[in-house]
Amino acid sequence: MISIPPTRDAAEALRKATTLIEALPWLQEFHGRTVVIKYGGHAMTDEALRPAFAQDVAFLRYAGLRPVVVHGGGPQINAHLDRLGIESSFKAGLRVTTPETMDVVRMVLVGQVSRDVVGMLNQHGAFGVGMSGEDARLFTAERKPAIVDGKPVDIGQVGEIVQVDAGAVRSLLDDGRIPVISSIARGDDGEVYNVNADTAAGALAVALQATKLIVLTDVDGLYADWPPSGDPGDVIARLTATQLEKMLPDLSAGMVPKMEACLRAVRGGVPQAHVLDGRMAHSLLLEIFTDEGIGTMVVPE
Ligand SMILES: Nc1ncnc2c1ncn2[C@@H]1O[C@H](COP(=O)(O)OP(=O)(O)O)[C@@H](O)[C@H]1O
Ligand SMILES: CC(=O)N[C@@H](CCC(=O)OP(=O)(O)O)C(=O)O
Repeated sequence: MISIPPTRDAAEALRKATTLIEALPWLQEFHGRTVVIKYGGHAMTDEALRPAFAQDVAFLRYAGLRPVVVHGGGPQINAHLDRLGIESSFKAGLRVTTPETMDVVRMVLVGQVSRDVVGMLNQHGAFGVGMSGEDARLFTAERKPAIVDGKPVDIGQVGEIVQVDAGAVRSLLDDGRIPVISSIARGDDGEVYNVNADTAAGALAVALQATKLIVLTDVDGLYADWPPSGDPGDVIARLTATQLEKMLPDLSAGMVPKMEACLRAVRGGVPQAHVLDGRMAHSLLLEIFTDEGIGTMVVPE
């Protein structure tokens, strides 16, 4: 039998207690606060990391925060379209959405990805409730063209959120649930719209007046230049809304909706918006409950 010297035991115990105590001011600050978490389709592709995400969100709930998950699913939609032999393309980071594609987008997001996320969360308690943006008129959208070389280009049933009715989400939160939102919307014209999940998360964070918007993706934050010229490259730790607004026209595809969502959130009254690496286990907990910030943080001014 291996016996560990008591001094080492004590040092290890103290290290663990220090980590817990470091969380105390953050637990006090964020108790009862709403946090909107965008769980990106790329962040969820690694099977090993999915339980860590569910643990983090359940932890937030048990710690007295009010987490809301807005999920993506771009890679999962691509896989299904491939299986069906339907071609798909993107313009300015948005999927060109024909009526046929729309059916697949809705089926994969609401019928598959949402179910998976809810199932994962519910391993930790009866918390997760899936909601499409169509339910209880959560998201109302209008048709949105992509802007390519400064000109509007029609990309089909892609929507821009023009109204958020977050009443049903608030009711779920008041009931102690964790709402899991799919980024599908209805228009007043009766049309169903495909909304980018980052955009949906930003709009919901504003409507709920969340304390934080956290976007989990597959890169460790916003790089000052992309692709990074040096190794490991230069991740921007903190920037203001004005600085971000200046950078937006030069950003490349994947980051555009994310950074636009962060800008919309902080300009709409959300004090902090973050882009974090979803490939790093427990990045969510580290961001919220430890002193060293990770990823990129956007603040109002
Ligand atoms: N300036 C930048 N900093 C970091 N990533 C960038 C930047 N510009 C473009 N990207 C790309 O954006 C990707 C994230 O967007 P996306 O693939 O849409 O992810 P998600 O599925 O999480 O929404 C990164 O993996 C990276 O390839
Ligand atoms: C209009 C538009 O592009 N909608 C996205 C919705 C899913 C999404 O945003 O998923 P990620 O967050 O994983 O990229 C799409 O069809 O892929």
